[in-house]
Amino acid sequence: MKYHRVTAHSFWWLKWCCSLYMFLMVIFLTAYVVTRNISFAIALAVMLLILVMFFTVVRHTNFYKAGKISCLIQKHIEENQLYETAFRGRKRVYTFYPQTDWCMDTASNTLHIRFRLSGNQINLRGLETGLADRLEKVCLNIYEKRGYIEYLFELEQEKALVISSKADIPGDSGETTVYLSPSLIWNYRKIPHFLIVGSTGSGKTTFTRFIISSLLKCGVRVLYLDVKRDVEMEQFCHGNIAITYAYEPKQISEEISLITEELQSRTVDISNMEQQGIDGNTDFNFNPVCVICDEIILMKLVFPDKLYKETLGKINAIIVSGRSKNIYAGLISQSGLAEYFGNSGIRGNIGLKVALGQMSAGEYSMIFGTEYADVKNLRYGEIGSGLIMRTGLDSRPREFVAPYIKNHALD
Ligand SMILES: Nc1ncnc2c1ncn2[C@@H]1O[C@H](COP(=O)(O)OP(=O)(O)OP(=O)(O)O)[C@@H](O)[C@H]1O
Repeated sequence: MKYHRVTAHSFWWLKWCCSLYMFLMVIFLTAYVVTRNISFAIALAVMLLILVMFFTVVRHTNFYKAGKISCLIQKHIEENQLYETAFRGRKRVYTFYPQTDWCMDTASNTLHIRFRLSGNQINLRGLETGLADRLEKVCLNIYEKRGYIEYLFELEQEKALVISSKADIPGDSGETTVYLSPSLIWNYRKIPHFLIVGSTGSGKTTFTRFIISSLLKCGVRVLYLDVKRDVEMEQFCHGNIAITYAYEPKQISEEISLITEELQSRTVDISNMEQQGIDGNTDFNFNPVCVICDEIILMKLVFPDKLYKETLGKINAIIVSGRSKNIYAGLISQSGLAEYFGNSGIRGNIGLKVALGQMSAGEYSMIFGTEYADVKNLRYGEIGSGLIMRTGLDSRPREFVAPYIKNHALD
């Protein structure tokens, strides 16, 4: 990868050329206004045409893109005063300017920006949010090595998968992978359980239907607990024999009890197999099951208190100990689930976290952790867009756009 250096004086020649060009245009304009000589007007028109043609052609070249990135980084350094200056006589000179390099890696779709840590007063850590806003790119990772701090950004915004029919859902039977976007996969065995949060209309239900369809393709049996009884979801679930749909408290309680019994019996099976000398880390090949609970907080209002606590306890048991028994849980909610998570370690056990739409700092910190309170969805306004984080795979929340599901594609 070839790194480009950003210096305090990068592009001085470009600034001079632009100023000169503008100056000439003003001269021609003034000359035309004063003399009314048509040749000045023609010269002005030609200059304008050249300018437009230049930008139309150059805008799409790598030269322009590279220049823009350098300019933006340079601007960021200047506006945040990440340098030191001193006066030599009447002239102000830079006594420190951070050694800054960047490069694009098209293969991994990343932009790397690195600063040399020089040990002076200027703090070059914690620049990710400011740089992300300026570059309009999501920060994927930050790491320090050999005296440098390097920020990794997503180079190009990813296009969403388009699903026109069930056949378009990527993946095969027996796989444990759900293809969330062209570059994002979710292995539910390695990164167990999921959480989808988003305000009303952000695309939770549509995205959940895609996840369910993908899980079914992998051969996972689904239990959908829907306290609010979404008519569309009910129809979708009834159209498939591998999905059990429950909405009444009694029915939800019975179904979840069956799953926890299954969890217990698989626990016994594992311990029996281990006693027979089979390695505890072996994949025991239990049939995969996923319990998806829509609006878990709503249960508190709808269920009698005792039943609510029991159901909650059972879902928590799946989250904490379901992975090795091939039993998974999915939670969908409109809020960051502050009340549900409380001080428990439940959130830490959920592998895939998705926040659709734009959320508040408090909600982001509840979903992803307090250190990510200030993340933003830069694609806000785009249907199904949000942020995603896969435990153990992503070092911080990253941009995400859910597959675009055409009308009746998953029916
Ligand atoms: N991924 C998507 N592909 C295509 N259309 C979508 C997608 N996500 C959302 N939509 C559109 O936005 C509408 C609202 O989405 P959806 O019902 O999934 O939101 P929601 O967050 O579940 O809302 P609520 O909480 O009110 O149920 C859908 O009817 C659909 O038209």
